[in-house]
Parts: sequence; C-alpha cells; structure tokens
Amino acid sequence: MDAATADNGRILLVDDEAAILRTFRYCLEDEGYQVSTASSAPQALAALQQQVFDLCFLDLRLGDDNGLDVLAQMRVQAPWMRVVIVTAHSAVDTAVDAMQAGAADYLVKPCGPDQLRLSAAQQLEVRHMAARLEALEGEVRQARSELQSASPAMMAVLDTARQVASTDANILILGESGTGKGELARAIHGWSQRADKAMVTINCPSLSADLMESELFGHARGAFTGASESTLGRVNQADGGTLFLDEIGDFPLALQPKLLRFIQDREYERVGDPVTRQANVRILAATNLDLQAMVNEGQFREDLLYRLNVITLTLPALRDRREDILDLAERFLARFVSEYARPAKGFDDQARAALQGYGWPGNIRELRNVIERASIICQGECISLEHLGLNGSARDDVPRVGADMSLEALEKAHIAAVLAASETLDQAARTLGIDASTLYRKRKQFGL
Ligand SMILES: Nc1ncnc2c1ncn2[C@@H]1O[C@H](COP(=O)(O)OP(=O)(O)OP(=O)(O)O)[C@@H](O)[C@H]1O
Repeated sequence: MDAATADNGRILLVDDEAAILRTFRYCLEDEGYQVSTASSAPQALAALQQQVFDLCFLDLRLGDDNGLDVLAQMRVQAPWMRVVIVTAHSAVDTAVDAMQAGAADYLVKPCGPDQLRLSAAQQLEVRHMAARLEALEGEVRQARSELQSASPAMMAVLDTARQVASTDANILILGESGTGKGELARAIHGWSQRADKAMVTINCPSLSADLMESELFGHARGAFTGASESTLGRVNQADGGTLFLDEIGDFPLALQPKLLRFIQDREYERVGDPVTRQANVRILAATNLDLQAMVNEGQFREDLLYRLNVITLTLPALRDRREDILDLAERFLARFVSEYARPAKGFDDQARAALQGYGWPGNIRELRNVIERASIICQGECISLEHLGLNGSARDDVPRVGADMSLEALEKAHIAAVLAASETLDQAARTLGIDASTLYRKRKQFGL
C-alpha cells in the first residue's frame, strides 16, 4: 500500500449514503489517494473552494438537490477536475445527460472495488497527462518568449540549437560572459526528448578536483574524512536527462580523464566504491574561454574537447545583435516594474538611443542589471538617460594615463576595454600585440 499523498491524486467523494462514502473511501485510500468526502451539494461545493481536487465521484441523487446543477457548478469552479457520475441502474439516462454536460464517465451501482479502482486510475492518468501538457506548453511559451530574436546571427544559432536539441549529441555553447549560455542550455534541454527528466547544472569553477569528483559521481560512506553518508552524485540525478557543465574551462585537469571516460562509455564509479555504474546522460557544456588555446597550453585535454564539442553553438555578443536590445530592454522593464511595483512604463528617445548605442561589454546580464536599477530609481512613467547611468559606468571603466592607479589596474582596464571592442579573441590579442595564450593567461589572472 502506498502512503496517501496529494501527488498520487486528490479525490472528492459526494454521496448522501454514509455507508457508500465509507467503503469508497477505504478502497481509494488503500490505493494511496488522498480522499475527502461530502454528503450534500453545499458541502461538496464548499470543499471545492477550500482544496484542489483532481477527481470527483458524484452521486446525482443528493436529497433535494439536482445533481446536474451541482455538476454544472463544479465545471465552473474546477474545470480541470474529472467527474465520474455514480448512478443507480434505473437512472442511467440521467448519467448520459451528465456526460453531455461535461462528466468524464459513469459507474453503475452497485459497483465493486475493482471497478472503482480502475475508474480512478484511468481518470487520474488523464488528469495527470493534461497537467503535464499544460506545464510543457507553459515551458515552450516561456522558452520561445525568452529567446525570441530579430537578429540574423542569433536566429541562426537558435535554428541550429532547435535542430540538434532532439539528438543526443553533446553540445558546447560558446560566447562572452552574459550572452545567455545558461539560458540557451535550459532551452535546449526543454526542446529535447529528455525534457521531462532532470537538467542538472554544475558550476565548474566552484569546486576543487576532489570535491568535483564526489559531487559528480557520488561517494560511498567512509570514502574520506567527513563522508558520513553515501551520496548518489549529480550524474545519477541526471540519469535520463541532461548534465550542464557551466564554465567547463575551469573543470579540474586532474579529473578530466574520468569525465572523458564517463562521456565515452557512460560508466563511472563512486568515490570509495569499486562498483561500476551506468548513467544515460546528455552533456551540455559552456564556456567563455578559448578551449583550443587552453589545449595548446596543456590546461585542457584535447580528447575531452573533441567529445564535448560534437556541436558548437556560439552566441553573439549583444553589440552584434543590436536589433534585440530595445526588445530585451522592454521585456526586462516589464518584468522589474511588476516585481518591484514601480511606475515606469517605457523609455524616452534619448534613453532608447543610449541603450541602442552602448557597447554592452557585459552583454545581456549588464543590460538586465541596468534596467533593473533604472526601474527601481525612476519615480515617473518614463525612464530617461540619467536613470540608466551608462555614461557614468563607462567613464569609471576608462583608464586614464597618468591617473592615480597602478600599472596592473591600468593593464586590466585596457585589456577589458579591448576585449569588449573586439569581435574575436584573436583580434583582441592582435590589437594588444600579444599572442592568444598570453591573452588567455591575462584574462584568467584578472578574472576577465
Ligand atoms: N534571451 C534572454 N532573454 C532574457 N534574459 C536573458 C536572455 N539571455 C540571457 N538572459 C539573462 O541574462 C543573464 C545572463 O545569462 P546567462 O547566465 O545565461 O549568461 P552566460 O552566458 O551563461 O553568462 P556566464 O558566462 O557569465 O555564465 C541571466 O540573468 C539571464 O537570465
């Protein structure tokens, strides 16, 4: 017998015969459903106002009340709820009327426990499928609206992403920081056949090699000091679904062979446990680093790179998809004014021109932050230039020769500005007069 939980199904029994309510209740509770009862029409309708039900067994003969009227009110109050009419043999005609009025099915009394159980299981399956469909439609709407774009460069990336989403190919998502790599990974998972399974994200820079191994693959109890309980690991959680390795460039070099083996053979061992386990996981990875340069430097394994980048998607920087800036700004504004209950409704002409013309080195993340701040400080309906603070932040970032700053701070600011203005890392390296691997090292050193 399962424990009764709302997840299994919430059922309302409506009958004016106490004995029937009792027997039905026992039978359905034994199946693990959560059951409530009502012995009159007003009680039934009151129950619907207090709780959400997935299914109702409704006897149409309820004292003086007309069961068909009750059904009509139920359809208005809880249109998602499946209603099964329970009727005497002599009143089957009314049950047919009830089905025309929206009931899902009917049972003829006396009905045995098997019939009741079967009916409940069938109706709840339909209800759960409808709920799942609703959730999926919501996700699809969400993914569409979040990632819609009018920029040819971005549309091309989205087209490829949709096409490859349904395959099991590993995908490497490249792009500057803040371009929406995490957002795209979530959308790909949502478009894939694994959408109803988990997407598990690991943020690689946050973990050392040892911690990463046990986080990824799990560990046995006592495997190391402090391992007081066994854990299953993220790979296990992602079984059947997607594992998203964010900032893969920071994945510990020492652990890369184990990740490679897992990707190749889908096999792994927990730390401190020799049993070989399997998990069917699709890998998405993202980085803003130049992995090929890292391979050349001996910082990243080439064989792992080739496993990860079966498909590579490169997200354009925001300055290269200017068609989307105002649309994104308006969507962020709508979101934040509603979140913070602020009065702003739009942007004036100067603010629009500034948003459109700015370089956005921090990409969509920076745009989002600018709009969040503007929506909070703007007291009126129109956001203007002063609320955006774009000139101020740009001035602060510009290094001035001879200013009171260290050589290192000057170097960092100059590299950041050149990176923001360059199409590619190679171009930035050429402008700076250094080679790509030196640029890689400097970016790492300065956290750019
Ligand atoms: N198309 C979009 N629509 C709305 N918001 C977006 C979109 N793309 C990204 N964002 C938002 O911008 C911010 C940065 O996105 P995300 O974290 O996906 O970028 P990233 O490229 O993974 O950044 P990093 O490399 O720094 O991890 C997040 O707040 C995200 O919700």
